[in-house]
Amino acid sequence: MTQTASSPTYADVVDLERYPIHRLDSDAGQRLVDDCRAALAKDGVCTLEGFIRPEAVQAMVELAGRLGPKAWASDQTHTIYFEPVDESVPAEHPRAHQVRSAKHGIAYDYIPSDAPMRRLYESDDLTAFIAAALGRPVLYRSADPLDALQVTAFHPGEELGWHFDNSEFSVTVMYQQAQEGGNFEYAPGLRSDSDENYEGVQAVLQGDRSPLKVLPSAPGTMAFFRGEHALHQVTPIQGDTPRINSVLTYGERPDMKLSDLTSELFYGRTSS
Ligand SMILES: O=C(O)CCC(=O)C(=O)O
Ligand SMILES: [Fe+2]
Repeated sequence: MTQTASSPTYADVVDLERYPIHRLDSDAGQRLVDDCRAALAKDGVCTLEGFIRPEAVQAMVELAGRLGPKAWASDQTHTIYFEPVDESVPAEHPRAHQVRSAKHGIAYDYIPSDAPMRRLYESDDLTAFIAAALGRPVLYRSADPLDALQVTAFHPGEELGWHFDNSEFSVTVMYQQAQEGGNFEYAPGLRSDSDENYEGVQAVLQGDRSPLKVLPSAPGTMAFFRGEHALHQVTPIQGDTPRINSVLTYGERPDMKLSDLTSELFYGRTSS
């Protein structure tokens, strides 16, 4: 199919009336980018509700169900920094704190090339929109054959423990929420490049909920999120319905890939 300004290859995937990512130069396109940048600057997060059309959301939920048997179940204990426990600090220090993360990951190479989210992820319009929203002159899709775009299913009892992301920001798309639990909770700007704020981090780890927000995540919502500075978690899933979403991976370099170790951990194999 040829991509033209009037009929992008993802026209059935995104609500383009509300979110004209195919016309970023238009007034409406500029407003969209400006709103996103303002939200990111203020809250460290920009959520676009109804970004993905309901039919496309439904197709992705069905796809996740079909690919369920191929999902890799990971269940690990790690620190909130994804670094080894610091043996030199007291047990209650954030650098010694351990959490659990458990999820089912469906790798990019299992997602058919005509799947709605794959068509959207692989469009240069989406990459350009995300770069603009983040104020980057250029951004690249990940080169990782397994991790660039995956679908994650969080089954009952699964969760993501408190952590700071290694990457500066994340882009997620929600397809299905759990009946209960599975909330994305975050503490925006809890640390900065110049201040680790161990005291504030320790307080959250010990139950202080005062800096916390909950990300709105109705099905179809796309979220951009500065996870490097915001401590965040996905609370344990309750009820029978899995929480299903995608993380879209981008980088400042065109050759971004997972390490073999991380790839084994999240997908049970490496791509090379
Ligand atoms: O599943 C989510 O909503 C967030 C995922 C996340 O925090 C991560 O992949 O680092
Ligand atoms: Fe994260």
